[in-house]
Amino acid sequence: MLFEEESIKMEIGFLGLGIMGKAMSINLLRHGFKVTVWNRTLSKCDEIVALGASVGETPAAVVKKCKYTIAMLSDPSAALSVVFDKDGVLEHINGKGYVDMSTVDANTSSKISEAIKAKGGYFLEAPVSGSKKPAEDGQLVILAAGEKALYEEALPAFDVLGKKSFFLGEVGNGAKMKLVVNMIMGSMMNAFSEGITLAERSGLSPGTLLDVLDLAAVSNAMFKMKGPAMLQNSYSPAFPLKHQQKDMRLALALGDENAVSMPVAAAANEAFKKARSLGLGDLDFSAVHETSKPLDHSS
Ligand SMILES: NC(=O)C1=CN([C@@H]2O[C@H](COP(=O)(O)OP(=O)(O)OC[C@H]3O[C@@H](n4cnc5c(N)ncnc54)[C@H](OP(=O)(O)O)[C@@H]3O)[C@@H](O)[C@H]2O)C=CC1
Ligand SMILES: O=CC(=O)O
Repeated sequence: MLFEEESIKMEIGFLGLGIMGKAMSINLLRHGFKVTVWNRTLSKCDEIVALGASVGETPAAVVKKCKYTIAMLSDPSAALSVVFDKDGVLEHINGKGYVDMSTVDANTSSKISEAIKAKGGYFLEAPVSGSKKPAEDGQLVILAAGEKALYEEALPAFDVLGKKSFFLGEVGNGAKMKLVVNMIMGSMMNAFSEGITLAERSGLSPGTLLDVLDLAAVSNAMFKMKGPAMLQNSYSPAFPLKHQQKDMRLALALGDENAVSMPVAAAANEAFKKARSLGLGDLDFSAVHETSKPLDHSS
């Protein structure tokens, strides 16, 4: 067994302490896991070390120390770099488990899986649905695929990180499921933004619109959570817009591969690209709302 029965004895490596990785690693520590962290900007480890984590100088050092390492990195290029570069995951992966929870495309995940297996390691992709708050509260939805035995052994950690885990079969299926979900989410966010602007410009109260939506068939947690801040033009990042645009791009590529026509997602992607060009990429993805507003020519 790669993992031991008692979480208190499990030594987990964690690579990537951004918005999600920070919340997830803190959650694991709170639940009695021993955690060794690494982040490209090493100073970001300090806060987690103050809570009881150890630090590894490189991804390789973390994997060498831990039977089981989780990664939560920004995009395909980051996920590949941490595995394949010098001092990367591959150097000590023989006999170890690697769980990549970043949102990437199936091709990236497969490349990582093949390299890890070739070195005698075990691989699971496990992207998550749910943002900063669900990560803090251990309420993520985990979309795992790959090595089934590793999935089963990782369940004590997944039980802490999420409210539900799915095992979806072969590597790539977790990535694809995550991209489909985020393609829908990004398209919905654009429809929501346009609706708020349309209500405002046509003389309706946007606050009343939120109340009506909340009671209507289209009611959902995202509108409820993001709507009030959007009315205040407040976009403190929970899910950075640049990552949502990456997910739209990867979902559209999946559509290309499968000859699926996706005009709604393509239009949503254009709006996220526009928002990035306006310098909004590091704000929450709800900042795409700014692109639906008419230009102000008064000054
Ligand atoms: N935020 C959210 O609501 C959700 C995000 N996700 C997905 O989770 C992943 C992480 O998201 P989030 O935490 O929000 O992102 P952040 O931008 O907050 O963090 C990104 C992390 O990736 C690291 N990183 C970036 N490039 C590299 C590189 N080349 N080499 C090594 N490390 C790198 C960053 O390190 P450094 O600190 O040095 O920059 C940082 O630790 C993404 O794939 C995202 O799509 C999934 C569900 C929800
Ligand atoms: O990937 C983002 C999310 O909220 O899920």
